[in-house]
Amino acid sequence: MSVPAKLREKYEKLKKEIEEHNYRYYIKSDPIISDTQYDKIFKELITLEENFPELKTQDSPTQRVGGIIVNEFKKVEHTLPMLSLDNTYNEKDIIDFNQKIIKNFPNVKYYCELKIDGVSISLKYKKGKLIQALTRGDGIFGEDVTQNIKTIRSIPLNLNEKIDIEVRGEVFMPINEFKRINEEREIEGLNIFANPRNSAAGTLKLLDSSKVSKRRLDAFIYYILFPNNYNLKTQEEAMIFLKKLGFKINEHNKICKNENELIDYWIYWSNNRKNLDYDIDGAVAKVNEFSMQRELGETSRAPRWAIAFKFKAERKLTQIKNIKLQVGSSGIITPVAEFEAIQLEGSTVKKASLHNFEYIKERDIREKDFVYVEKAGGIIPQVVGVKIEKRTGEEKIILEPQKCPECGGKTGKINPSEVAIRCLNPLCPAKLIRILENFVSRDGMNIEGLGPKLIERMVKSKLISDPSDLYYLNSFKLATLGSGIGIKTINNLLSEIEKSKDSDLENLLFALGIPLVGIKNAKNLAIKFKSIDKIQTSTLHELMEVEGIGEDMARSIKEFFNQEDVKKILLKLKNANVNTVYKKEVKEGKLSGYIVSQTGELKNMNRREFSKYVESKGGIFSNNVTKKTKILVVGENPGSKLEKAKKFGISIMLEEEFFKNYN
Ligand SMILES: NC(=O)c1ccc[n+]([C@@H]2O[C@H](COP(=O)([O-])OP(=O)(O)OC[C@H]3O[C@@H](n4cnc5c(N)ncnc54)[C@H](O)[C@@H]3O)[C@@H](O)[C@H]2O)c1
Ligand SMILES: [Zn+2]
Repeated sequence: MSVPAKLREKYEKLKKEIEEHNYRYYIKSDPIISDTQYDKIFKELITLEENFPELKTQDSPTQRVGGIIVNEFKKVEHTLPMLSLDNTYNEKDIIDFNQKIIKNFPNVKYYCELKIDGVSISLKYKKGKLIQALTRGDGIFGEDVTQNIKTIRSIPLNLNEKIDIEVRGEVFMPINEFKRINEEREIEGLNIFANPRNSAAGTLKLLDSSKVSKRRLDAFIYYILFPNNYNLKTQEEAMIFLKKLGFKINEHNKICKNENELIDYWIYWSNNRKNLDYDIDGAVAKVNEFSMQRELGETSRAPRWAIAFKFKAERKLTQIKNIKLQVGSSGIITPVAEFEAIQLEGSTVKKASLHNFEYIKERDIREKDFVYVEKAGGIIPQVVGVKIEKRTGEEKIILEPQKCPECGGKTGKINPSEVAIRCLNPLCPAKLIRILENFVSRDGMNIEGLGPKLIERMVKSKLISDPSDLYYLNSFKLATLGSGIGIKTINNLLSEIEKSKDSDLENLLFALGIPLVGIKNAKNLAIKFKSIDKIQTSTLHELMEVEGIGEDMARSIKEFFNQEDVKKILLKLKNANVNTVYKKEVKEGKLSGYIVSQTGELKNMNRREFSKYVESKGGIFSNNVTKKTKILVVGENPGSKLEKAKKFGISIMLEEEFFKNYN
């Protein structure tokens, strides 16, 4: 039977479409459709080829692993091909997979793992030393990214035994780091990463390893080549072996004995993924016995002994009511889609950032369009596609604004590499309004009664041209604001402003809106330097000694205080008697200058109480274990912080011991 011309056409179109998405995904790390959508059209291609085998060509995306090699790195052939995984989104396929296997292996057990949403990597060790790290590339050849991989702290450079071994695993970006980098990129006017996987991939492909080391990548190992050489019979044994060698193995791996257990594992993690600090996009079931794996073999694309059960991202259709252009404190104009409220993975969602005008253009998102919304990485609402069929012709294309929507000033880019469009008017009131909103916020100077409306009026009537002007207001000036603002309001406001002069140093630091510095780091800065003057004159090195502050943030702080405008504002604040020193009495105690962290449950107190206790002894409590941590206190069921502390050589104490020493 010959294939109808129409189908052939459809087949070619699908192939081309998938190749285009592969390119965007693997080379640019910037996909324009969601994984679920991609998997759907990929499945369509597979089904077409199954029904019409004569269509299938050697160059079909179904015939190879998806990745593409980039030329910037040395190309190296893999010892064994690095394959992908077959995937499914439904229970029926899980059952089918199991049924096929138990036909030949009625006693099969599965080793179930989380499907970490990152980038796979192959690591070669000689005599226990890491000598090579390759990406998957096209599956046959990988890119040599050894230098970049060496910056990842959880990948051992030296194993606990001096053996030759090759392992594979997943490099990923923790969710917090993903958020941090995207915030930074927004500020810098760069394109944001769609999800943690793209940001991990984009990071690994940076040509400058020092840049890679500034982004905290992490890695789990889940595969060993030639397990026979080490007398390993099962995947489970292999993971125990790799852990002993010093590799980071995921703690949620589990043996499942039948399809019900497989489904339970899948459902459990579908509901609980939000509690992990890394993103997973499914679970993977692997036949546990290596002998069975060998008999089952693999196709050119994926092993037959494993399958990925992916999670369905919840997706809702809604209509964009309007696309609002928001002007941020650095002048960046961000299009934001406002739509009919929808419920998405447990919360109400009414808007989603469309990031920048290139983003809108590439995806052809228009005002009044019906769009699909998902949460990227399970957290950030994202418009993932347009339902074109629902277009009526009334939709409006949103173009890059030539004028600032707030002040009418000229717009443009401050450097050609950025995608962001900014309002270039230095006196744009919108920028000032954002800055002031932050200045008076709760974590900032906490000036009650100064809401967005009033701020806007003050800015537009030119009563205020920088935050310090707030402290030079008086009732005469405020009275010029005109109707609706009575004497009582004015007096209340002035007394609130007066009160705010006594705010703590950390709140002032936060209020100033130093890029990248949140309230927690503002507090750490305040404790360490004790005054604005000291912070202003500190070196990069001194700044980096502060808990939670890395090089990027340190640079951002230095740049901020070097600005003439900022110097002027600080002077005005001081002249108005605004407090600029750390007043909270620093308790001198046995823990003075120590950073203390905690893992597991303590018998005597909860985390909050413990943090108070540490502070009462002059110490600093931190949720995370870093190289700067002095003591880790261990309670019941300690978590991964313990391993970390051991690695950094931090002093580890049981609860009793700690309280005895630091009572
Ligand atoms: N949105 C897009 O435009 C677009 C384009 C191309 C590909 N994609 C996505 O990428 C997928 C294809 O990529 P892929 O070939 O890497 O397949 P995949 O991500 O679906 O599955 C295979 C990969 O899973 C990873 N993995 C994570 N944890 C693992 C574990 N415990 N054990 C084994 N492997 C584990 C490995 O890197 C492995 O290569 C598609 O299914 C699609 O979802 C999306
Ligand atoms: Zn403007």
